Amino acid sequence: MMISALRLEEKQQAFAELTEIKTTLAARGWFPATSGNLSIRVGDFSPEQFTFAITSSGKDKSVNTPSDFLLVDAQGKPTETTGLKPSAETLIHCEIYRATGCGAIFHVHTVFNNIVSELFWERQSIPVQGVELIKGFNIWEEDAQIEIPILPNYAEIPRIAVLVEKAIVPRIPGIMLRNHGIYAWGANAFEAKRHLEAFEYLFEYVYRMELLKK
Ligand SMILES: CSC[C@@H](O)[C@@H](O)C(=O)COP(=O)(O)O
Ligand SMILES: [Zn+2]
Repeated sequence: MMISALRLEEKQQAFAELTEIKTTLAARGWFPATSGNLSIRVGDFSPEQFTFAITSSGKDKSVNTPSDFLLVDAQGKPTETTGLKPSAETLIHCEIYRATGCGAIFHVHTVFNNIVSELFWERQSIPVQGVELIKGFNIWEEDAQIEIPILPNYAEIPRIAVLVEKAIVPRIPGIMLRNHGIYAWGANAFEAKRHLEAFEYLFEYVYRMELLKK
């Protein structure tokens, strides 16, 4: 979809939602040292053509400024000449949107998510069983068992992006990059935030449980 076809209100709505979630997550300390990025899709979707609003690269995400977000296309290229640089990890967002058709993607680096990704790297997934917060993913069966996929963390983002589609598993709205951070998504910002919070709760749970086993 061309930017001209996007309603200005949709863009403003996406930027406003991103500001709100950025402020909330920054207050939790989930964007240390400018890390993390957030995006929300705007307008129509087909796997070949879509547009999304994403955080500018390298910003202090605990501060709100007029240059915090920009619109990019399905190739991750800016759709307007604002001079702003999209997140260095925009291609990962592109691949998640393409593969899932979701409406929002939130990425954070935390000590808990980094440590559990390292602990379970050889297994290439983080197992969690029987924890109530699994219901945060809309998985309701008793004693549910899930595996959260882990991908390698290459320096070149395109090398990671090509692995994304195959790594995504049914029912799990997220992928972890090893010693880097979690990407969580949802149909909209509300759902993506719920999923992100469920992941982070479960990572802390797994971390603490592993310590108790020692
Ligand atoms: C400063 S460490 C974090 C970055 O390397 C990156 O992983 C990240 O999440 C933020 O990059 P950004 O380009 O601001 O979206
Ligand atoms: Zn990152």
